[in-house]
Amino acid sequence: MIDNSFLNWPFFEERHRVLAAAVELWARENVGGLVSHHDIDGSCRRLVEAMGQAGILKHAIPAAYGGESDTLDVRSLCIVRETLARFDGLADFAFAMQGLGTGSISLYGSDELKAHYLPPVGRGEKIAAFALSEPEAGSDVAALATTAEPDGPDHVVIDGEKTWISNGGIADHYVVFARTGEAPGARGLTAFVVDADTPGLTVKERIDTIAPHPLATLSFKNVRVPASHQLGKGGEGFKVAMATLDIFRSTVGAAALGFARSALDETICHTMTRTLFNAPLSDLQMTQATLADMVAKVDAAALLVYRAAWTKDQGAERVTREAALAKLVATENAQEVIDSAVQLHGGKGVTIGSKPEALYREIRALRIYEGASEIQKVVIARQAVAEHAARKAKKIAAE
Ligand SMILES: CCCCCCCC(=O)SCCNC(=O)CCNC(=O)[C@H](O)C(C)(C)COP(=O)(O)OP(=O)(O)OC[C@H]1O[C@@H](n2cnc3c(N)ncnc32)[C@H](O)[C@@H]1OP(=O)(O)O
Repeated sequence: MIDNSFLNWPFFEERHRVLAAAVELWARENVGGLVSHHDIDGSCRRLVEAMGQAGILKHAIPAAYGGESDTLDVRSLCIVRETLARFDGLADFAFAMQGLGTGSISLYGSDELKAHYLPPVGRGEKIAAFALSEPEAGSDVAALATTAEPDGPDHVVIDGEKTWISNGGIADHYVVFARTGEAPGARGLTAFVVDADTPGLTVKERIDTIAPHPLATLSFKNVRVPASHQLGKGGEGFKVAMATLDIFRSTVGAAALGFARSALDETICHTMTRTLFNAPLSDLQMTQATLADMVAKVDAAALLVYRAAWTKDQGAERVTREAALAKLVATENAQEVIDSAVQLHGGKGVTIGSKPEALYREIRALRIYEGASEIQKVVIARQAVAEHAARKAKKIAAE
């Protein structure tokens, strides 16, 4: 009985309410039969295929290439992620990665690259991935060491290692960020699309996490890629990565919101039916205080997530601050909401196979991937200081 009344907030249009209802219905009828937590890779393949057939993946790519909206509609991305996350973390993951893995192509790819790579992803026939992180460059993107050197006029050769790559091993193609040319730090990076079957690209090792999804370390040895597979201009790779993350960080917040709503719903049901000291648990004021905090955290997160998504959909070029706030607050709040859910469920909350236990494992990585909470704080604080300095300079100039 999850509360969907937030969809009446002015951030949304009728098409968003229709989408939420359709995804919820699809998830209710299909997710259970598609996911086996003993077969993570197979589950993801089945989910992608089924979501492609159901038209859900269309929301991860632009309309000109078989998608749903002219540009990526961030509110739709968020609604799909939030709804899927309420049912299963792997379902959310499979959808999210089709978006993140093609986001840079949608934003910066040539027409040829878009026409080649986007439609099969939207139909669920191909699996996409985003390969940014490296063993020595996670939070500090500008430190990445993978190189792409020119090989004749029409090719580059990529060498290096990428790690924590979601869909690593099952993806059909990767968006890879590599160092090109002499420029140091953030200015020396360029992005390329690399087919998974390119010689020299191998899975070095699989990585298992507490909420498993396909994850791997990839090795690039002499991987020859057409120069036409470059995304954006040479040296623009950092901007490509950040612009993509500006869109998808809000959607991580939305997934966290889905987990949190699910925890809240489960907890309200539990406290209404569990008797303690001859009364429902929900009658105790201590329980009510916790429930109130959970509701407040969910609503505050939802406002920030959908403000960021709405702002981007209104045509804002950069929503770095809004997206960082959405991701930071939604993931941190969701962790606290889920922890409260575990606490109010007592022993049941830590029993393997219970909903709170599954959510407790699912939420943890969201505070780390696509920019850890600490990185979001750096982004928010830097922008606040820069804006203050700009206002001050403007005031001085006017005096
Ligand atoms: C569903 C499950 C999916 C799981 C998938 C997981 C996928 C992942 O996790 S991918 C990895 C995610 N990694 C991250 O998010 C990395 C976090 N780090 C960062 O965001 C950055 O490195 C950060 C914020 C620390 C800034 O780094 P820093 O090196 O200081 O760069 P900074 O000086 O701010 O910016 C460099 C240049 O880029 C520009 N820039 C910065 N942000 C942006 C942006 N959002 N858009 C456009 N340009 C930007 C700056 O203006 C600057 O330009 P110039 O040099 O011309 O002034």
